[in-house]
Amino acid sequence: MHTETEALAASLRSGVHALGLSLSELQIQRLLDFLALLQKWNKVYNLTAVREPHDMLTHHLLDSLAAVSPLRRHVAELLGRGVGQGGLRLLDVGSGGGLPGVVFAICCPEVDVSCVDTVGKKAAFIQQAAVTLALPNLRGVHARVESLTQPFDVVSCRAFASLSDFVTWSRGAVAAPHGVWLAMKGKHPAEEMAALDAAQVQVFHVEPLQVPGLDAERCIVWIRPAAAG
Ligand SMILES: C[S@@+](CC[C@H](N)C(=O)[O-])C[C@H]1O[C@@H](n2cnc3c(N)ncnc32)[C@H](O)[C@@H]1O
Repeated sequence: MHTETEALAASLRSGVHALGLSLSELQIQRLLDFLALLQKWNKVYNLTAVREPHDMLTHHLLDSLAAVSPLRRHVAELLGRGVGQGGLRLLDVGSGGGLPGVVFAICCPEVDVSCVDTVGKKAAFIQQAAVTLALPNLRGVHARVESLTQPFDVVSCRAFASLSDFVTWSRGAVAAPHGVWLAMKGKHPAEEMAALDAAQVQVFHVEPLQVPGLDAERCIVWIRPAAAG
């Protein structure tokens, strides 16, 4: 008879395998520990409306893990171009309970991840997760993204806002000239893309994602600042 923890671990391993992701035992354990933290603190911090552990696994963990290979590819490209040799920085906007920011920090230890949220207790939860999961590359930031001006190489979001609001509000945090936005979306957001200001930003890739155990459309919209005229 499997305990619930063993069943979750087995589902996570099979999802990671289906995604073709290579993760160490320590990374798998940290993902499970993060899931346990989310469950434990959800009632106090109101981190997510998803309450069942198995639903949290598919809707949050595997959903976020689906973006890890694309992120790793982009990071390798940047490093190949000689960008970020001193450490790459990623900002996860409206990170809430740390999705996808904490998952990125676990899976990409070479990337320094900041999770920003306007709600103080959510930023505090991320700080707590960084300590509990022993992730020196993770930090929670309590702020409105509009106020951030430090440069980040990648600015991500999931379930945050329209593409237009996302890029407008986080414009000051995108490093010039190579910084990009990584927006996790459901089905191909044609209308939101059409509403973007072409003089300001350019979508350079819409990348479909397959989430194991989730029969739903997902994609990453990759955006960069438009080249200065
Ligand atoms: C729907 S939640 C998404 C949470 C998480 N990304 C996820 O996928 O589960 C949106 C989050 O954005 C935060 N938020 C809203 N406006 C913001 C802003 N201007 N700057 C930073 N965070 C913001 C909210 O507090 C909330 O936690």
